[in-house]
Amino acid sequence: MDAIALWQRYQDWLYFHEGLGLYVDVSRMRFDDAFVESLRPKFDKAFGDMAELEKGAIANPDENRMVGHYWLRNPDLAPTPELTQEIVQTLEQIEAFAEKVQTGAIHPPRANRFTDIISIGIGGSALGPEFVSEALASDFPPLKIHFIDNTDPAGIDRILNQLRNNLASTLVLVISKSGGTPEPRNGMIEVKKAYAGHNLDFAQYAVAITSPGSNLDKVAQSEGWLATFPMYDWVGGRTSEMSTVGLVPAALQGIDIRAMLDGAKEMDDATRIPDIKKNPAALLALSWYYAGDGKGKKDMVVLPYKDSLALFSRYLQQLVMESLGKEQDLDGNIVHQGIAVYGNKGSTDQHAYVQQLRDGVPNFFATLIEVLEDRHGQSPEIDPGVTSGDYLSGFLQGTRKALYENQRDSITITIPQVNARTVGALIALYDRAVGFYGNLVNINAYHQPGVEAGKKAAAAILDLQTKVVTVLQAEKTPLSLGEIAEKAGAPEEVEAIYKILRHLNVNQRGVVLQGNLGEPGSLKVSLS
Ligand SMILES: O=P(O)(O)OC[C@H]1O[C@](O)(CO)[C@@H](O)[C@@H]1O
Repeated sequence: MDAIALWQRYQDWLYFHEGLGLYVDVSRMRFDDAFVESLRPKFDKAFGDMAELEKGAIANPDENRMVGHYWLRNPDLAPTPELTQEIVQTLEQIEAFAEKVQTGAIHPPRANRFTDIISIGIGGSALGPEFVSEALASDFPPLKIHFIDNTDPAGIDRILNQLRNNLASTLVLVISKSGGTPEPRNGMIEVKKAYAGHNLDFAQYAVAITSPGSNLDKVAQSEGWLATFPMYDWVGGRTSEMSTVGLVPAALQGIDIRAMLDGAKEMDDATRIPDIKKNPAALLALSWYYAGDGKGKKDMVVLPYKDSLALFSRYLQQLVMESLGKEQDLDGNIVHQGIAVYGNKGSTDQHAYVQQLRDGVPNFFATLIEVLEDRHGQSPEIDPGVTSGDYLSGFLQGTRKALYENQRDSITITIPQVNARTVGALIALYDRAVGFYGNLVNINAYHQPGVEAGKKAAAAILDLQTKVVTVLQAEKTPLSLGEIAEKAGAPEEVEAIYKILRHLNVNQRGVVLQGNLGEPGSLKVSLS
């Protein structure tokens, strides 16, 4: 297609949301009208099913749950007046709490104000808060947030070290929908010990965000934590940014959560329109289907050209891959669905992997995210008449063009600036696009059965560790790995046992390894 024809295609397919000033450009996805027509029946079904979902249908059949993240930004949509009231009241509770913390009406025992937050959570209980903080928190927020989003001891130490002089004024948010995920539980226990080490009463600093009745909720109630906010079973972890999970940390950092909700609501309204061309989420889902043949054959590379949006690709990685990465479709057929997502930011990535995108394996499509406003205020000139922002803008256009010239497709999403409304809108746009795509390929986008396998396997390793240590405690002479495995009743688990023991050895846990470390089979093991 020549430049003039492309310009026409750009105008024919351009989506513009006037209220949000947001554009979606799918002109560089090379589908034709026949392809769009072929998907129309699937889209008609998706629009209908989405309307049912919003009315409270059990859209997550495996977990027998409603899927209600859309109600969070428009509580009147909730299927019962009780739910509407609960959403409204919770929002008011969040705002009142944040205000009291910021003004010092709620303050720690030994300081006038809370200055910092440690947010402990993982997956959907971390990625949204991290993305939103990076995108929207001011340079000098009322409370500065720090994240523990793993069970990595060194990572936990890093945060605790950075805050060692400020622990007495640091609020701790423990965020876990299930209230039973091991990583945040471990983080919570370690942080609690650190507070005890500083003679601080953890309960007076701790806030739980969890499902009522969860283990975490029980701990918070029994220990009398500062506050507890409810998480609902009809909100999935990866779509929870606009529930208490995302709103509590955002409000505490002074982020305008009402504007975030408004932006999302406006986008939800726009993505409810049952017309592919007039619906920006449908345009994304259509493009994804086209790119990967409805089978995820092409990866989604997400390149926001704005540093503050750098975590958007990580956020989308969970949203898209945990939602769409499924072994079975809704009829029980083995389908191995999904779309791989990766990315960081432009133009930084141009000096990392864009070389492969332009010239290498054509196994992806790109999503470029453009922010029209360079910065608040004027920019200095770098060259006569040219600013750094002009370079960034030029690099975006250049990458889009260079990709297209080499038959690499791209979508471009443009927002006027990064603010609470546009960030809310972006989140809502992708929530809906993932929902539509899941429907097009007939999978349940709202459960995550595969994650359980890894959790069970990890739990089995910890069980095995206990057995192995018990075996060694009962022995006086060093044993071979095979002997330990026999005595632990797990002869087939020698490799796992070796790795457990090597880990214990390096971490001064009393395990002595004798022999050649390069030949694990020759090792003799004892306790010191
Ligand atoms: O909030 P929770 O229950 O601790 O779960 C954290 C994350 O773990 C998962 O359940 C599985 O990875 C995600 O879906 C979820 O976001």
